[in-house]
Amino acid sequence: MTLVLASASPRRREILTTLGVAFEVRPSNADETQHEGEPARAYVQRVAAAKALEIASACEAGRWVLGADTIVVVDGELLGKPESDAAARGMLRMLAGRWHEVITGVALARDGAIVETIAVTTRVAFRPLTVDMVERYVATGEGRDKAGAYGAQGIASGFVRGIEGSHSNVIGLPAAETIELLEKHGVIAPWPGTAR
Ligand SMILES: Cc1cn([C@H]2C[C@H](O)[C@@H](COP(=O)(O)OP(=O)(O)OP(=O)(O)O)O2)c(=O)[nH]c1=O
Repeated sequence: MTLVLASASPRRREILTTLGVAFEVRPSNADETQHEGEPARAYVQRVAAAKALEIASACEAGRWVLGADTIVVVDGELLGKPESDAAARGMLRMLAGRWHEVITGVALARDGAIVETIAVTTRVAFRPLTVDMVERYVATGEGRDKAGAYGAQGIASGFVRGIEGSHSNVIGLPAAETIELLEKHGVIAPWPGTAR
């Protein structure tokens, strides 16, 4: 039975497709509200699990479902998708000229229950940004549907001076860790030659 990706994110679809994993898409409408004082890694795992569970609960028996959630963290603040251009400007000003963290939670569910959740952290360094650069970038609209108000795979790649950790994690799904999770639970066959 084909894996179900509980996500409307075109990036997650692209990453799984590139990895050669067969899947079908059933986006979830799970609530992404942050709880007061909730640590970032707990938050992304809770939301990823809510997305996977919502879809798994409506699936036929035995279907594997993958959910994910990505957040940007700077100064202890969790930056999700900006609600306005003003919010996007504020986020980009916070990220300019320094390092921040991008954390993605990934959850695997089956038969209405969570099987495992993981969280992967990547560090990203931005070059300094002038007011004009922020203004022009926000006007492109690229960051509107993205955590932290930027897309490291797009125009904002020109802001990224360094990345420590998984690159794919920044754009929505940590490739190696997701493959390991799927292999571990027998959702996909191990890559030929993988030592076990
Ligand atoms: C930081 C960053 C985030 N993103 C994206 C990845 C995620 O799609 C999005 C964060 O929002 P999410 O709520 O994690 O995901 P989503 O709403 O896009 O999709 P769904 O809930 O249906 O799975 O930000 C990039 O594409 N590039 C980046 O550089």
